[in-house]
Amino acid sequence: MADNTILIKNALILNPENNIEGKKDLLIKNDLIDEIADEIPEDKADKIIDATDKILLPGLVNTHTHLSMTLFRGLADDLALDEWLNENIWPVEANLNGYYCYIGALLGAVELIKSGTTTFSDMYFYMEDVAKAVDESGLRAVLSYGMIDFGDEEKRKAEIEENMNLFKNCNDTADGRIKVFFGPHSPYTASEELLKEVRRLADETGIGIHIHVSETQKEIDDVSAEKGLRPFEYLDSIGLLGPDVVCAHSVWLSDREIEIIKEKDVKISHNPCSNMKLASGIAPVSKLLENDICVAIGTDGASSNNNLDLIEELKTASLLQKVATLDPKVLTSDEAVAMGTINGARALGLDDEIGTVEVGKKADLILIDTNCANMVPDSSNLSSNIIYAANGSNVDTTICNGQILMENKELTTLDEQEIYQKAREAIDQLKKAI
Ligand SMILES: N[C@@H](CCSC[C@H]1O[C@@H](n2cnc3c(=O)[nH]cnc32)[C@H](O)[C@@H]1O)C(=O)O
Ligand SMILES: [Zn+2]
Repeated sequence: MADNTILIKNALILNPENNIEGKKDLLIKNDLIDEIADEIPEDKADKIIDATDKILLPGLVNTHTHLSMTLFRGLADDLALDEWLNENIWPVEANLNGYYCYIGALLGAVELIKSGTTTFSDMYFYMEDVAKAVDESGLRAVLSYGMIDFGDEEKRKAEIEENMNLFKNCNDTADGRIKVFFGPHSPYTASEELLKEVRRLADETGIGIHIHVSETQKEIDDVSAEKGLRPFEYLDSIGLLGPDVVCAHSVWLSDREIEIIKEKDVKISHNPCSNMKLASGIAPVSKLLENDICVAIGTDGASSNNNLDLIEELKTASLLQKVATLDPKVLTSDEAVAMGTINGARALGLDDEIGTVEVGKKADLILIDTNCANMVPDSSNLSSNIIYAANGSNVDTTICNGQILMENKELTTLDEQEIYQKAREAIDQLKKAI
């Protein structure tokens, strides 16, 4: 079969950690970045994209989502986690089915592509239906089934079986764009037995673990009362923690817990908008970064955010650290770009493949239009322009695995109007069922 080639001309490349100076041309061959040079001849490619007035950067990596929860956007605002989950979200989730999760995931995929995210890590229900949406959208994803047993042995077996089936049926599918992780929900919903079994299976299969940890003060109090240890101390004591574990939130951390995270090379997914909206607290991100801990970014679900705009999330992360520490020098725009790209790739164990603009890596790339009111005058500091001035709607082109998913703001793989219509119908039906 002939190679699929795309040539991007005249791009300013923003790379985390090693920025490439001046305008460049970049050649994509099939799923990979094949060449980056001052000038690449046009006859080398079937398709040319002119990136004049555009910044090229690695596709963004959202390390904590519940994609199908886009259906619940705006359903239960202005509540704390406990009341939000127990009294609002879990009752509607009881009526979910595979079709609803598929439609919610498609809606989320539209939003991700439009705002420049090419990889996301999701934990939810009906994940084989979510995998179908990922396959159709062209996105890259790490999928985990959210396991909750509350100590019930029957439920535990069924939940583990569900996640194992997801692994068997979906890992490495969609041209290798889908990977599967284990998704024990949290230390307060998953029993010690479940967590230990997850550790054993993760070692056996080599796949990672995605879990919510230390989100609220209530969680710290509840876990401490039951286990006599704080959440990260408890998870460490049962052997769960390691470099393959991605912990969402991680807001309330003692110094000892920060040491444990560092020693065990645990990855943190910081979710500032969700933490602010549910009034959970402020994660000590600048302290974690000072300790060389890998902190990535996540939006959480669209019901506690309420969008999936990762550029907005990175700006929020940066501003929140500045105001929390009263130090404007913390979490710089360069550090924020790294959080949204290479740190996300590291967290998901994909840093050999994605997270930077580099020859040999997957062609997961986005173009951001600077010919817009909020981007002029062009700052010579590209990361400042992206993190502090831009938002997701400045994203013009999204490419994943060498496939164009959006060009000039037009989607190529998904029919957005049809998806909006189906999502509206789905939520109307779900609300009637409550
Ligand atoms: N198999 C489980 C489902 C777990 S999916 C993951 C769960 O995480 C929930 N969730 C979403 N955001 C958060 C959060 O910020 N903290 C804790 N849970 C959340 C989400 O609504 C969903 O119920 C069951 O039988 O209930
Ligand atoms: Zn979550």
